[in-house]
Amino acid sequence: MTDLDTFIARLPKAELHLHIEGSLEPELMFELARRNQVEIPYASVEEVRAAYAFTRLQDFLDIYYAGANVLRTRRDFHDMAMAYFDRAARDGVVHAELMFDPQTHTDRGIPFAEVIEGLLSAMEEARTKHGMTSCLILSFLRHLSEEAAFETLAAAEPWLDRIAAVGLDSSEVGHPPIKFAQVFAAAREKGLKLTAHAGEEGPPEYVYQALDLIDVDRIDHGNRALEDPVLTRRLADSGMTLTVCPLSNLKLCVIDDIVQHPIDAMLKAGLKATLNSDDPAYFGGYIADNYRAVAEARGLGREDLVTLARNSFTGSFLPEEDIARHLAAIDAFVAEVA
Ligand SMILES: Nc1ncnc2[nH]cnc12
Ligand SMILES: [Zn+2]
Repeated sequence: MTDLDTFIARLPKAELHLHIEGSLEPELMFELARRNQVEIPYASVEEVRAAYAFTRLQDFLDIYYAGANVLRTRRDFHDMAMAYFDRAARDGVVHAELMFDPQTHTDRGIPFAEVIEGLLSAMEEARTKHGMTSCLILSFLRHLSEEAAFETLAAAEPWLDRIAAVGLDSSEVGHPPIKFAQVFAAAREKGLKLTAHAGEEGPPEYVYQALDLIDVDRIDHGNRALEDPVLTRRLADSGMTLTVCPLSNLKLCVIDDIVQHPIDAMLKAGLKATLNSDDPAYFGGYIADNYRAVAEARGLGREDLVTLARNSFTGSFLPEEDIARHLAAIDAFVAEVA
């Protein structure tokens, strides 16, 4: 381990943009396929990994939804989430906000209860095993209808006190935030926080819609907001958190090379950027790999990394007193290594 690796692993951080289905590693995919007697179109773990060559978001989504087909029981969801928590704990994650896609499972006949109860039991275990807190973000699939999103929100009703927020993911282009304005308003009425993927592949206009028509609390990705200086200024002035995912951006060809990643431009523009792994099993790295990738490629100093970690707490859905406690832990860590 280099000094930088140790610094990053020990820096307390929150992960705010993580699709739990995107943490399903090929080894576990095979194990669950065997356990559930589900056919998968790959002969080996190596063959699965070789299939993870994407040129755009949709290439990835097709494989990601196919991979999720091995998830059948609450035990499967528990095991997948626990594998993520164990891995994230090694990267210094002390709080994780997990997105999950109920429609990917309920549309295959898996009851909502199986999905969420498996995740909740792993969250409980992560708290006792690692002292890691976590919360859930129910994400609507934007390639489906708003009516289907309303049905999903209704299915979540018995667990609403254990869901922090709703999100919007899947194929962005052609499915702008306005399509979901009413279901987001209904979620807000129920006391949920709101976040949406915007400006990953979609244009700055989709980021405006997420702000103006949905009134989001966070923007997931937001890269393409940088194309619009007025929007960039607005995001910076309002302190809007962006959950940025560098290795995802590279794998999905949002950027051609990691040396082109705009994370330092975002910080210079005053944007409240955070670093996250998105779908770590598919994009070649967990959160510490994302910190290291941009630190090396963009020459970020330790102060920048600390700023990004601080942003991960101030941009989280945690209560103020917990945020203050985590910021104090960062201060203590910085003082110790100074
Ligand atoms: N990066 C991403 N963009 C949109 N939808 C997703 N679902 C899982 N990962 C996603
Ligand atoms: Zn995402």
